[in-house]
Amino acid sequence: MSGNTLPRRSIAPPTGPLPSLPVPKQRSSNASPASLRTPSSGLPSPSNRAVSYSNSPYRPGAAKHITSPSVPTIAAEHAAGGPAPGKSLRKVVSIGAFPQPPKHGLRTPSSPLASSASINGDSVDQRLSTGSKASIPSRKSSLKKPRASNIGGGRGLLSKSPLSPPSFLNGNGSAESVAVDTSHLSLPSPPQSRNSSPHRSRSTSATTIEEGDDEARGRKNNKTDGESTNKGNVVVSVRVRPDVGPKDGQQDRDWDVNGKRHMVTYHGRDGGGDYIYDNVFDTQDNNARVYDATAKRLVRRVMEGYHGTVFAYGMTGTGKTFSMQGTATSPGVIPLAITDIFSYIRETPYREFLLRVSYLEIYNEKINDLLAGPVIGMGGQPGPQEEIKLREDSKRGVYATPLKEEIVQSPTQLLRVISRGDQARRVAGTQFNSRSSRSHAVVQIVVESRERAPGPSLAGDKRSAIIPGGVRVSTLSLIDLAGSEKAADDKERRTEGSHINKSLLTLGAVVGGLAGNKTGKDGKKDNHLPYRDSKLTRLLQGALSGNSLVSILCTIQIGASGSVAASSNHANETLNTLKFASRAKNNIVSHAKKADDSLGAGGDAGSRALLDRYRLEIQDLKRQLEEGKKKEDKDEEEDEFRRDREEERAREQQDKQRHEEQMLEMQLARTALKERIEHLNRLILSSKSLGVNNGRAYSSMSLQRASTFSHVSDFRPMSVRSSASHATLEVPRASIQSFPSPVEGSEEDDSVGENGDGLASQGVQIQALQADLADRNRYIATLEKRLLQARRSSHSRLSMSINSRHGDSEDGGLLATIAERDSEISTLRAQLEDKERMITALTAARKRNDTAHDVGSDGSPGSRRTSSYQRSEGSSVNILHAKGPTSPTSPNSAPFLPPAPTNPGKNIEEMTRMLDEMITGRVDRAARRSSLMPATEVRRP
Ligand SMILES: Nc1ncnc2c1ncn2[C@@H]1O[C@H](COP(=O)(O)OP(=O)(O)OP(=O)(O)O)[C@@H](O)[C@H]1O
Repeated sequence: MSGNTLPRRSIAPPTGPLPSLPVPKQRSSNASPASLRTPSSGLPSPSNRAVSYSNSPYRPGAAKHITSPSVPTIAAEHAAGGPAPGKSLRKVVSIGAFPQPPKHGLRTPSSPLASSASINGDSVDQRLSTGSKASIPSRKSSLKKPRASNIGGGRGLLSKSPLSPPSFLNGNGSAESVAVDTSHLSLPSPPQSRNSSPHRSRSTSATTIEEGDDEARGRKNNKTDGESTNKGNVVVSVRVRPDVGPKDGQQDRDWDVNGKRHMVTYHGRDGGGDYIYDNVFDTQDNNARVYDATAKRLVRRVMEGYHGTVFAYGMTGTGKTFSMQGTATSPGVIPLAITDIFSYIRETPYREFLLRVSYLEIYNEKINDLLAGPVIGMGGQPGPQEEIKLREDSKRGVYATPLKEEIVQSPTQLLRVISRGDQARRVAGTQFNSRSSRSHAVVQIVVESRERAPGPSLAGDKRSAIIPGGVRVSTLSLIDLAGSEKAADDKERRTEGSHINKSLLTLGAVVGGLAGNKTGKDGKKDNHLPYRDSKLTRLLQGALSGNSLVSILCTIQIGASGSVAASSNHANETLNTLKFASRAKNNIVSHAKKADDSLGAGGDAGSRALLDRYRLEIQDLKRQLEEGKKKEDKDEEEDEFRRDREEERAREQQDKQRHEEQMLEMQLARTALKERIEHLNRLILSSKSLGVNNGRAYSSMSLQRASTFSHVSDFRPMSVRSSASHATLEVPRASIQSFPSPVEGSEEDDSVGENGDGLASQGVQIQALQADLADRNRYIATLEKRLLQARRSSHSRLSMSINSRHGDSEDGGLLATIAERDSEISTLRAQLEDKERMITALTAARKRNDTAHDVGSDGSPGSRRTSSYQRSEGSSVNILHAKGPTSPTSPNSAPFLPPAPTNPGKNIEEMTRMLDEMITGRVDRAARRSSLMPATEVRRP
């Protein structure tokens, strides 16, 4: 019935608390709890397998995924707190059966048991059991006299010494007691404490095994030392499930189970005989005892660096899952192994550990990742999981990939992860088991460890105290196989059953073939074992071929009622299981070696230990950090250098600009001064000329004055001259521009030439005035230019100073420069004024000179001058008429002359003043314009 399949993949993890122990499959047992035979034996009722989530704080996703780089490793120090005083529980653990690890500094022997095999295990066991034997209650023994068995394995064992089967669990090897402190475990103790096992000789928990039975189990008498050694690495146990139905007398008569002698005897016709194993657990043995005898030491060895595999094999419904997972009240191999793993970590403070766990199932020959969670496909629908394949490499052996691995740091976390996988595992109700496992389930715990430095580093950082040594990697595989079963009615169950049976057959074939593999016909090993015929055997290849310690727990049910065993051929099925167990015990030869501490340098990234990968990653990150820091420093240095250079360049630029401005200013100042000097030179020459002319004939003086008329002061001779001819005195009053142009005055030039009296013609005077004006204009333009430059430079410097870092000092410098320029301008103005005063003084001197001449002379020169003036005025009269007001004089008496001045000296002064004012006013205006007008609006006059 397909509806019975319970792929729990889609079930969301419970949000409530999880039980303290892993959850077994919930099964509605077909047996009534009331029908349990020995309620006081500690065996849980089937109903006890119901999962209780009530007390476990389950938080989905609490476990970290392997890809997380920052997962701290597990170490004893990491356990929260220490053991509370007085609360620690001492457990006596005998680990002598497994190969002993070498002490520090010693090499691992080639065979883990080679050294321990030489130790008299019996004496050790006796010593250990001295105290406990007394407390061992006598077990009900159903041992009958052994008889020859027709089963290969069983016969072989029986033919030798049935009382001394070898076992790595309690055989040779030094025993060792360790104190296990569980008080600070985050995993709560199972409600049914292993200490409380009522029927076995355990001094504390079920950790002290049946030392009294060791003699009977030794197999060394049968085998050579070497074989014995290797055989000790393989433990095969048989567990008998209690009947749930009424007692079947016939069955009871056919089978005898002697746990003490590790023997199952079948009295039937086919296959009858004694079957002896390393352990035989009768119906009264609980899970704790089963774990202690089958897996405890193996788990410890795994923690020490060996690979270990524990698997349960048997018919459907015989108790494989019950043994592996257990119940909340009776935890099975998996939760007890987890407890011991963390106990070991706490006991080993000198090493640090990292645990990662994966959980897969092989369902219908397909591998599913039980931890991957539901895959969301198109449209939010659950999609198919990525196909998981089996690969093999020399380092890791056969492994499934891609498989999610979760790093776990506490027992609770690990149990939660496994519980999550259990939820996803396929179970279904079958004819024989209401919650039958339809797949083989494999829990794999990878243990990585490496040695710590003796103490914390100086910095107090424990992590930095890690010796950069090798990492030891070992794997513990805990496998709950699906049970072999007969053809079911339902098609889906049939399909599942056929895959299960096929894989189990292959397993049987491989295990059977191992015998031939040991000793080939030609002395060579036959390597053609059908490992690849099923995913299960392929996955178990490493363990079966001897690379790991192996513990096989075969479950049987001999009581017929109420179960599959009730079927007619249940005896055959049970015998098949026993035969498989015997073959496994005889054929599997383990030469497991303790993993070396690999330095992790070799191999690809995937095959490296995670601790190594983390270490490399940390180193890489550290290197990157340092490189980044160096680069940052370098960049900073370069930036600083670039900034410095830019600042320097900017400073240079500023200096250059300032220098250019200064040069320009100096050039301007030079030009202005040069022009001024030229101008003054001209003035001086005029004065000199005036002086020279003073010594000459009076008639030529005017000419000389006129010829040197280049300045407004030179206009005075004309004024003097005009004093005789008043008509001409009004000429300059109109405007300086109203002087006739040289062209217009050409007549005057001619008249001067004609007169030949040495006086400057008006045209020459006008030219001289114009030249003087041009000089002044140039000078003004120069001043304006200078002012403009000063303003520009101050403006640019001001803007630069805003952007500059040293703005304050630059501002001060700029202001100082402006003030300097202003004072320079003031100085120039003062100089100009000086010069003006000089000119005025010269003009005044000349005026006095002229006046003196005018007063001291007779009328001839004056009349001559007047007539001449009148003549010359003939041409200028028109001009005056054209530009000035018409004179009201009579036409007879000098009709072109202006009215005679009442005070000719006053006229001269006025004219001089007017000219001075005009020039000064122009200079001032120009100065004002240049200071007020925007630079772009300054126009040259
Ligand atoms: N030793 C035992 N004591 C008490 N009950 C047991 C014991 N072994 C098995 N049972 C019960 O028998 C039933 C079947 O057991 P379980 O599911 O473990 O069998 P199985 O071998 O795993 O079967 P399958 O192969 O079909 O998964 C369960 O209800 C379980 O509780």
